[in-house]
Amino acid sequence: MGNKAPWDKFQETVDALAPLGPNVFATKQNEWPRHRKVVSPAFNGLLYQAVTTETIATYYDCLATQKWEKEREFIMSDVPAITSKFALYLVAKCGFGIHLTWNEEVGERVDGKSLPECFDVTSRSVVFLSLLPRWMIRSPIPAMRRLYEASNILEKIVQDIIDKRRAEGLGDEKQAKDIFSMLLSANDLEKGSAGALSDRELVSNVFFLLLAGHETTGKALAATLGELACNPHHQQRAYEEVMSVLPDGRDPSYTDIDRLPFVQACFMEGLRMFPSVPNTMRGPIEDTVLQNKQGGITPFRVPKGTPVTLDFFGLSYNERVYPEPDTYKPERWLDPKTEPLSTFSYGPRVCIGKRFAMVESTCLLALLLLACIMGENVESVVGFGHKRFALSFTRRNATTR
Ligand code: HEM
Repeated sequence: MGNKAPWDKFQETVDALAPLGPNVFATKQNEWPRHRKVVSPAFNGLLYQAVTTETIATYYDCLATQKWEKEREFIMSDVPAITSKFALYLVAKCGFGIHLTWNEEVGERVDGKSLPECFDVTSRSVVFLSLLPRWMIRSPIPAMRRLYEASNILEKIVQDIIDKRRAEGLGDEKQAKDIFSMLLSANDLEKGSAGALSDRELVSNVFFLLLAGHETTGKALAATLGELACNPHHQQRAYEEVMSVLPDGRDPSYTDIDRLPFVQACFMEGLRMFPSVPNTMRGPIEDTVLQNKQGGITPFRVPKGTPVTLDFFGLSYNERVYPEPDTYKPERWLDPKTEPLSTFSYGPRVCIGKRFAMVESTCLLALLLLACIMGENVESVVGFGHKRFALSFTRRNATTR
């Protein structure tokens, strides 16, 4: 875009993602800086170290619970369901400091419901919570009832955490490892000023982080695993990179993550081909003119307030931006001339969880590549979104290492 006119979100989009009121995503330009200022400090090195540790812990918990740890071969029959649950657990742990066990049967229950169920039901239906009238959500229709109960339990849990942390004193923010604690500490520094967020706004931000960090990462991880299974030569290259960084087969540490550029590239290419967020919308706040950066195309006038869709899907498959867009080519991300990845969006409102997602995904891919060879399953179709597909995993042994 060739001009500097500010662009803003539309009230309708903002309202659809704010069942509990404004948050860092669901705010227009005038309100947004207050939220971003309080949320930003939480996304720091301490958090990313915790993301690495918790990814490893969740990986082993998942393998043990699914009884995959000792199998020479196993089939993951619904890859998107597993990666979605994985991403949910990571946000619950690193976002809220809530520890969930992969085996939901033995985990904590509130009013008969497991916490993962409450997280899952609420995050999938947040738009209904925002747009439907309260009486309809309270109605006895089973799906509505489930949503009403799950969201109430979550809201209560989040408020309890706020109260408990306040009662204990907020503690040393350098020790805090989950987003929520860091967010509370950052907000405390704003106390008494117009920048401080109310409890309601804090809860709304935490709800949104849960939503934003869950399905997005889960979908992109599933797509990446599917593509690696279908492209054994890329899988082998990624495996060799992991072995060069972790020759003794130890678990990765946070400092290893940036030593795995090809594994990162595998994830970015999965995300390019299967964008978790297909598009977003903005409108210019004054009459503006769009022109090609190189100036080749006739400038295009956009009157103030016109809805303009940023089509991440279209951009990802535009061969002028990414040559051979239908081919899975992770190596394109190692070339500094490649246009930046658009699917985390751009500019000041770029995804704040980008590094969170990259660290989690790179760490999980490294663990899987070290342990197994991934293969297509007979009925495997790499699908977008929630489409179910299966993959086979064969443990590496002395000859395949
Ligand atoms: C592969 C994973 C992810 C993708 C593809 C993704 C994509 C995006 C996109 C496209 C936006 C901009 C949306 C818009 O402005 O309309 C966004 C914003 C945002 N994302 Fe992510 N996201 C991912 C993971 C995460 C994670 C893990 C978190 C938090 C733990 C997160 C938190 C946020 C927040 C808070 C915003 C709003 C930022 C602002 O407006 O200031 N995202 N994300």
